[in-house]
Amino acid sequence: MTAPPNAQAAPNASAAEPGVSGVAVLRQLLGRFRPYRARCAGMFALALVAVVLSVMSPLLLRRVVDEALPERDVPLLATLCGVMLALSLVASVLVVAQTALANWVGQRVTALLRAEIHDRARSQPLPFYTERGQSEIQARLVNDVDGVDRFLTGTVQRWLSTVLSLLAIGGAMLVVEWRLALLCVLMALGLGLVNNRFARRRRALARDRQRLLTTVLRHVAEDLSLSGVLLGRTLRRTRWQRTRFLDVSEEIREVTYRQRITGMSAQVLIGSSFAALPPLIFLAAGTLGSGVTVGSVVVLIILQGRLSQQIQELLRLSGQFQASLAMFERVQEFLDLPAGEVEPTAPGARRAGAPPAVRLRGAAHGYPGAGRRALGPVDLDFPAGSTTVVMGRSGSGKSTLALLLAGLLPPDEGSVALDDGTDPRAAVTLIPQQTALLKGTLRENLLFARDGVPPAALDWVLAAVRLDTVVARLPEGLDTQLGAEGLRLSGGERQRLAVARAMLADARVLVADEMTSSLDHETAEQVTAALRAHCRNRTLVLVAHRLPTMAPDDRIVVLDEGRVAEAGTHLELVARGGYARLTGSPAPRGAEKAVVPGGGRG
Ligand SMILES: Nc1ncnc2c1ncn2[C@@H]1O[C@H](COP(=O)(O)OP(=O)(O)OP(=O)(O)O)[C@@H](O)[C@H]1O
Repeated sequence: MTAPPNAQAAPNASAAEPGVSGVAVLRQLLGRFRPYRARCAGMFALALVAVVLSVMSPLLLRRVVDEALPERDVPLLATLCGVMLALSLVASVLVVAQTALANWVGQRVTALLRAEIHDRARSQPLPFYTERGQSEIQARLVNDVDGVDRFLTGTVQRWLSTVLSLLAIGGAMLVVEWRLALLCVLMALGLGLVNNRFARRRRALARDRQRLLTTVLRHVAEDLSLSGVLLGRTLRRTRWQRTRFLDVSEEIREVTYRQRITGMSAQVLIGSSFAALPPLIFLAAGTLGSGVTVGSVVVLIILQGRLSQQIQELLRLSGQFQASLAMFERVQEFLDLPAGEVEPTAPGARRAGAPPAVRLRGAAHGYPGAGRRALGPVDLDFPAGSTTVVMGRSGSGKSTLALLLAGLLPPDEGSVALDDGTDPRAAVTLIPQQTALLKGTLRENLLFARDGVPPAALDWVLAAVRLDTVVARLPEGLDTQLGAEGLRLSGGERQRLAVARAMLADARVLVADEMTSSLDHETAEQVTAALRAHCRNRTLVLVAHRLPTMAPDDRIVVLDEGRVAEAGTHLELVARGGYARLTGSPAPRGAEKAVVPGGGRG
């Protein structure tokens, strides 16, 4: 089977030890329990009492076998049996209480962890999302946190009970017959060391498995989305999509198989070693001389059986523990990301007030790993209340400029500032090239713009972008569900929805990046005119490939390979001559009269 490039991610790539050690990861995890110290202590106490009670029964059994039964002492027998029953009942109640407490604490720690990862993932600079991709973030936030949750609420609790049980059983065995107990404990220690080797291997395999599951998520998101299905079918590459999915699926099968076999080998090795203990106990009891009663032998066999069970449980848990640790390492990697502020805290700054001018001084931006800078350095002025059309060939840096203007990308050097000192992120709304829509109704998508939109404003905006006729046709009007990513709407309708939503956001500066690329000429002109009317007292920047109908005062910036090739008002540029060659735009009447110096630096 041909392995497509994406499926060839080396299976051992992440088998290498990650940067953070297991102990450090565990310490960070345990640190999260600090606020719940008292409840954790309560959980520990409950577990301890439950374990002590559970080993008392076999000790009572020795008296049943050695005294009550041979001497036919019915009152003693009834008392011992009654106490044994009561002990097991109380131990069960304590286990339930302990589980409730563990989940109470564990769920709080997990919820906090989930919120922190969400905050970190949300506040990263834009290149983070290009590099990581949606599925990677999804896998960390959902699958890995879920793994940590299972660890916190299940594995830790069972591990605690098991370790305490081992200590209690060991103690009880020492009370019954110390020499035989020592034999069992030494054997348990040896087997623990063997298990450690298996556990390390299982942790590496668990890490590999998580990485592969993330890849599967990515493939599913790419290939089984509407755009992925269209891409695969139209280019007749569905078999390729299937192949790369199966390749990763095979890798998962292999890694899971190895993970389970490693775990099972350790369990079988230890299980069979313990099977050898009863004959050894009988032999020792027969050869150690006096002091070993039949009751002691029976109790030792029972305790040894329990010891074996607990050690095997510990083994199973150590496998889960290693898998959880691998997940926590992945979660920690996200928690270690620098925290950033994505939204200024003054929401009022977005609306009201005079339109600001936007100034770029020596502003430049290069994407990580790209050869040349996508933009700049450039000096540009967008005067208060002006309309500027940004043009240029594909790849000339228009979208990069739009992102800088909206404060969504920081300039690597130079500055992007509003003349009134407002943070661009508080005053600028961007209509990006790709329209993002929520799974919900048309109304919900529009009102996402801001809280408290008056119904009249909603109606005005819908009519302005010619969406009113679309709404009238929809079965449930504004309350029609748009489906995932709003795919029930046409591309042009989605674009108009994005424009309407940005208008409702009521920002003082609006930057529209090719907002009419999917619209016919007439509708595009109507939508642009509506946006201009809306922006009469705002600063507007239109990124466009086609020159819209221009007003004499409209400004134009022509970009070429990230530099400003031309800048000025429409009339100035037409008068200078070179601009018509770049845009194919005819000179409007009277152009030759207006010549004003432009403001660009290439
Ligand atoms: N996330 C990114 N990582 C690396 N390079 C990028 C990234 N985004 C854009 N670029 C590169 O930066 C340059 C400018 O891209 P930009 O999207 O700003 O151009 P544009 O003028 O808007 O193009 P178009 O008209 O095709 O939308 C291009 O060479 C592009 O390949």
